[in-house]
Amino acid sequence: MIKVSHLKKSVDGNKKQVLRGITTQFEQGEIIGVVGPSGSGKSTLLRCLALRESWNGGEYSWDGNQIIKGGGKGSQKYRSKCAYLEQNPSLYPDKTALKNVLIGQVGQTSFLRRITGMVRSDDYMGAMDELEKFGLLDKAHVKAGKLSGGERQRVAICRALVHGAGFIAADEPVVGLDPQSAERVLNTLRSLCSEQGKTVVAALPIELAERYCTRIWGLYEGELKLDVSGRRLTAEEKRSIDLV
Ligand SMILES: Nc1ncnc2c1ncn2[C@@H]1O[C@H](COP(=O)(O)OP(=O)(O)OP(=O)(O)O)[C@@H](O)[C@H]1O
Repeated sequence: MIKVSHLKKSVDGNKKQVLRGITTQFEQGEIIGVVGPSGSGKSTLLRCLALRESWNGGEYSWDGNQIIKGGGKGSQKYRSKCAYLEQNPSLYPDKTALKNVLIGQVGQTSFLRRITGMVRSDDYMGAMDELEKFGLLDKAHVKAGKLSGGERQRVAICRALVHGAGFIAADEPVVGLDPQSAERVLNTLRSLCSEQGKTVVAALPIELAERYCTRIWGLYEGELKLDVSGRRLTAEEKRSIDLV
């Protein structure tokens, strides 16, 4: 179980409080959609949960192991278990899909590995297996700069998994994708949760959160106002977070 208590995050030299004491808990295997108006703190929440930003206050624990106490960013050991997927995944455009998967993501894999590109042969096999599972085997040797948006997003997911991510925070992962590619990416994320026990928290438009997620969090002005499982939001709930 992942527990978040009183997560606080300020920016701009502590002048602006973006997250105002978020408390929640969730289980392995859940896929949670985060919805809320622009500026409500969705991206900041995802970056904090993925240990990509330092917390100004609060506690974070995974299966009873304390990762953050009173603020901070957690250790590299836990950072490597979290992946942060951006709208436009930052892949190396001149390196192949395979190489991108092997080298890993900034924040998740070591600096040395990224600059040297050092890999073991079992890493290579693991990466090829993972690319195959995502229907990307024929793209393994194509440069990332030549892939479509949906393929790039799936390479980024693959990269996260190869480097041991159990928890994936995805920030609007299907923005700009055509409906089929978006569906493929979201089905991929959903099956990672239901079949492999991974945990996903994704900022999504409300209709996609309702369709693909098992649970929805509604954020409003840095507070978790809604937490709904297994159903759509009512019109009243949508109004309460300014999403009508
Ligand atoms: N580094 C920063 N410096 C100053 N303000 C910031 C910083 N990061 C976030 N903010 C502000 O914090 C608020 C929340 O930002 P965040 O990007 O988390 O919101 P969001 O809900 O993801 O918005 P959107 O849906 O538009 O992407 C916004 O008002 C934003 O301008």
